[in-house]
Amino acid sequence: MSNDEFDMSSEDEAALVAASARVTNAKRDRSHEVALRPGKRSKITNKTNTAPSHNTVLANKILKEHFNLDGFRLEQEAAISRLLDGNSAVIVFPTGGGKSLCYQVPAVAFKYQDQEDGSRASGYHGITLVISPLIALMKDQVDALLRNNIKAAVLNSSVSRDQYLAVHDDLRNGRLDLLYCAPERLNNEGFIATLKAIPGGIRLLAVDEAHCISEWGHSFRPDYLKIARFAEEAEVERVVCLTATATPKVSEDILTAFSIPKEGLLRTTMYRPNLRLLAEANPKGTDYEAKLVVHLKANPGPTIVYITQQKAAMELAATLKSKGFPAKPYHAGMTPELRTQTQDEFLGSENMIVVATIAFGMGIDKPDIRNIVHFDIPDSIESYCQQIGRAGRDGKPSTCMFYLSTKDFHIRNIFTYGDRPSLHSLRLLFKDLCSPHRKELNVGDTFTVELYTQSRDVDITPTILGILYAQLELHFKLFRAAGTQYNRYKYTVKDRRILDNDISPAAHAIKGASKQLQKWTHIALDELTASTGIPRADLVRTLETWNEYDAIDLRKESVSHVFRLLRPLPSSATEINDIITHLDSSMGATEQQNLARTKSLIDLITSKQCFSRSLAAYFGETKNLPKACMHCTWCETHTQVVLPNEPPLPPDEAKVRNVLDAVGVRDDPRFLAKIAFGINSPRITALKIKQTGVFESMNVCDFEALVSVFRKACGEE
Ligand SMILES: Nc1ncnc2c1ncn2[C@@H]1O[C@H](COP(=O)(O)OP(=O)(O)OP(=O)(O)O)[C@@H](O)[C@H]1O
Repeated sequence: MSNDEFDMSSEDEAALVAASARVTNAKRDRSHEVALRPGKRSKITNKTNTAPSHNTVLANKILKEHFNLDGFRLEQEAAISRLLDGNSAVIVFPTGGGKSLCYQVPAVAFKYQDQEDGSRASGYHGITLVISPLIALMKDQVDALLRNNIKAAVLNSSVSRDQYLAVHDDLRNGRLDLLYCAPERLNNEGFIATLKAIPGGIRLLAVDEAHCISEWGHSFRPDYLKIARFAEEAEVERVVCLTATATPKVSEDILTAFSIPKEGLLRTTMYRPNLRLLAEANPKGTDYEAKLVVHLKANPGPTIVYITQQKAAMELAATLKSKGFPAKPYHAGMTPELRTQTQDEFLGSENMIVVATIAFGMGIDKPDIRNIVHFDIPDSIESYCQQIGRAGRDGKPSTCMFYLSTKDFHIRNIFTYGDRPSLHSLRLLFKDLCSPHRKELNVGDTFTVELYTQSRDVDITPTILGILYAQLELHFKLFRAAGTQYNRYKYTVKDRRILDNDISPAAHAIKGASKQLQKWTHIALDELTASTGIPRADLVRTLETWNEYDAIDLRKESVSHVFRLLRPLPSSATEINDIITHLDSSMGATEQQNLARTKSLIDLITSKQCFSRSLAAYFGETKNLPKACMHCTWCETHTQVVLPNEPPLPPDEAKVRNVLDAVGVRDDPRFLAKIAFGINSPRITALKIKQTGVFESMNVCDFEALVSVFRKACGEE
């Protein structure tokens, strides 16, 4: 997992927050603050309508004057009026439906409302905070707002130290209308304190990709649950949750999480009359590349071919190129420059084909995409809908082709089964978490965990570790995420005089304890704090100041997550076992849910029904739909798409023996099954198992059957 996924700042964030506070306090005359500050802000309320028509007029004025647009689309106006009336809302519009304006217009409107009713002084209009998991898109949105002279900023891992300090200064001085950040940033105590201190408070909290809040959603992210807690704690005035795909269950979860009444749910139809939805199922061994070539020749125009694995994306793009198609790959493993270049090329092209993993498409606002092809099975109906939703935004006829093959289940299952940690791994995690040195901790103390190191030690991927920590925080209330920090600092001296002249205790300690290893001087900050009693923040600040004055070139390495203990860590075997059992069954339930999600998609495509109607029904839409769309495989042919009967093979005894001989360990049946099935993990890499030839040797078997066989081999049955 990249740092970006945790949205780590490029600095030790606690030190940055402290630095920004210093800058702000030095610059600001705060003497008028108390007199001007409005009364205590209301909690999330759902007030009754006061002056809707007036707010609608204001919204239309802002749309024209600040966004240069003539009129609202679909339910935009209703959503914006609702928010301007002081209510919260959940907005479910399809991709490209114009969700962003639903919070951007109110963000600008608040100060006009305040001026009209005279309730707030200048600088106390508060802010709209936008939480979005898509770091790359935040910058695009902010740039577009700035071009419209709307004061917006982003705080994420890509901003420089100077930009970071400037944004904090703007926040404290009420100079911003909108701030974008990722949900992970709400794990930072310093950042939360800054948000709570914004003059005028948070007028609107906009939660993008809000389906991530629901365990029933296809991409549940536990950090999203912390957003609702934050909304309460920071007393935000109102909330708007936005998503392109929410089943009735998911919408209900979002409404409940933010205490929004049912009438706050605004959704538009999922039905897209210009999309031709086709599907084909063929036996293993079918030459799908040949089929794709025929399909692409018959359906020209900008195309996205979705495929699951990066390597496969490269290979298929190369094949298509060799056959004369203007095809290029796109996946998360490519450099950011190459990705941007490919995306820009696609946006301006009339015939390009991008063979992409799911990394491509978020925020792509190209109206004339004529084809979407699914070369592999997407994980859910939601993902399928999001991806086909990128076609034909100009309303012109476009084609979506879904190639179905039982061989693709293996790739899908690698992801589903790979996400569940084994019981053995969970036990290792707890051994590490409750290790003797942490037993000394008191409630309120902090401790750090280096997730990447722990991931290797306990054989759980960093993403899944993040989910487990969030469960321990939210469900068991053991601790609370407090931020991130760097573990290793090193520097080279550029101007020794500044260091010599700094006689502060922190400078003295750093100079005395630094270890010179070749070019770099290394400092062990935590050890230095322990031995001198000088707070870590003081040491970091001193180093940062030297760096700012160009006295040193400072480098920071190895990120740790900081947690604040809310109750004593579990110590008895029973307590630990109870937690492990809970985590294991919850991860097991997630696994089953993910399997069921893929099955729902297959069932939908292989049933004797109109695809368009079935999709709409899945999202709870029953009214105002045509009886038959007449532009899907079922409506066009009335022939059922049938998945060939190709069940998994039973585990082969000789191959099982080979795995056992090659690996040697017998402590974790799930680990052995992963080897046989072909699911990579930190431990598989550490033990160099891929070099033994047994990795993926039983990829034609059912994963659960493999777990069962290896359980016996480990003496567990
Ligand atoms: N009322 C409007 N009039 C004209 N253009 C609009 C209007 N509302 C939105 N748009 C344009 O439609 C495009 C898509 O809008 P936006 O990015 O907000 O969609 P979205 O619902 O957030 O999509 P996604 O789910 O893909 O993120 C943008 O180019 C936006 O400027």
